[in-house]
Amino acid sequence: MDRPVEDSAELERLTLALLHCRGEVERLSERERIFSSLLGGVNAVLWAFDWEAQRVIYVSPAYERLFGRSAALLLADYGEWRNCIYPDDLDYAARSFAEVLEKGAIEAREYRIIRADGQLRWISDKCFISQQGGAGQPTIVVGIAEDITEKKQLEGELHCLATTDVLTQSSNRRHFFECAQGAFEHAVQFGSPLAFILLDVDDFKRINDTHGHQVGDQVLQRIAQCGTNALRRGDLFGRIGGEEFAALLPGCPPDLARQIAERLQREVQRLSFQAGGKQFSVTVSQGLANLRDDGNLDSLYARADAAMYQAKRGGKNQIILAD
Ligand SMILES: Nc1nc2c(ncn2[C@@H]2O[C@H](COP(=O)(O)OP(=O)(O)OP(=O)(O)O)[C@@H](O)[C@H]2O)c(=O)[nH]1
Repeated sequence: MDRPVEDSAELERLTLALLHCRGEVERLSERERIFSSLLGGVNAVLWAFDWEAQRVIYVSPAYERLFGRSAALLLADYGEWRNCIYPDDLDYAARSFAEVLEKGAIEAREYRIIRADGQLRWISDKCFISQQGGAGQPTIVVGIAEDITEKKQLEGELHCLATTDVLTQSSNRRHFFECAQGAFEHAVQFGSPLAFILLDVDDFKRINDTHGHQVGDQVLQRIAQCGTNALRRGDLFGRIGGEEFAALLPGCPPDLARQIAERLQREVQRLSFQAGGKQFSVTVSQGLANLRDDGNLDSLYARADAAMYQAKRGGKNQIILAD
């Protein structure tokens, strides 16, 4: 007898549940739309990675813009991400990514990628563990990758401005002595050879007075070029005063240091300049000091300086080996 009453109560309950579900679906769809439009507008790639499966499980729309590659391909194969990393940075990128497992978060991680169109871009890719694995749960790492190419370029330009002599493009005095200090400490610690060359242009005032300051500047530029040509990779060349240059040769035994100084001397002698219809050449005086029992860099520098002045007093255009 009671059956129709029970049926209608059940129907009412089901109808309410259905209405509730429909409301939930609409609410979630609305939220999905908001998230999608937010993620679409953000100029950073948000991503999620299943560590055990080694699979990218989510990547935001910015991926296709920043990396210039297909998100579908990346979701199908994590190798896509690795393939786009600049080969020199691949080891670092893989190592720093694996560190997230023990550290929980990697805040500073920067590497280069090659976009599908061949462009090289710098990426900052921070990541952290959002879900620890274990008990049947996968380890999920999430991250945010941003294009920092412009910032890197700016940093590079600032570094260049801070360390380079504007006229000659060689190291400036401050940068030269900063690097020289590091090389000195390394040589003392490991008992390795180190040579210091001080080079001063001969009669430079006369060159300026005769041919003008601009020609004098050209002379300095060409001499700096000789320095770069004569030295080995890893040697340091800098302009440490108006017409004074210095070279530091780490790991260079005395005989080789002498040969390099002679090469530099010849390169400068070979230079030829034209001014006011006349041709002229220049010479330099060099002081060469090899690391001995110098207690500090100043001592090595002072010995090279004394040798250079001896070269000047002895008639210029020569190399004097420090005592
Ligand atoms: N063109 C040019 N000249 C510079 C620059 N910096 C310094 N000088 C000039 O370099 C000259 C150095 O002259 P001195 O110190 O008398 O030396 P010097 O004439 O080379 O004589 P010695 O060292 O004895 O051979 C000065 O006239 C400075 O004005 C520069 O950046 N450009």
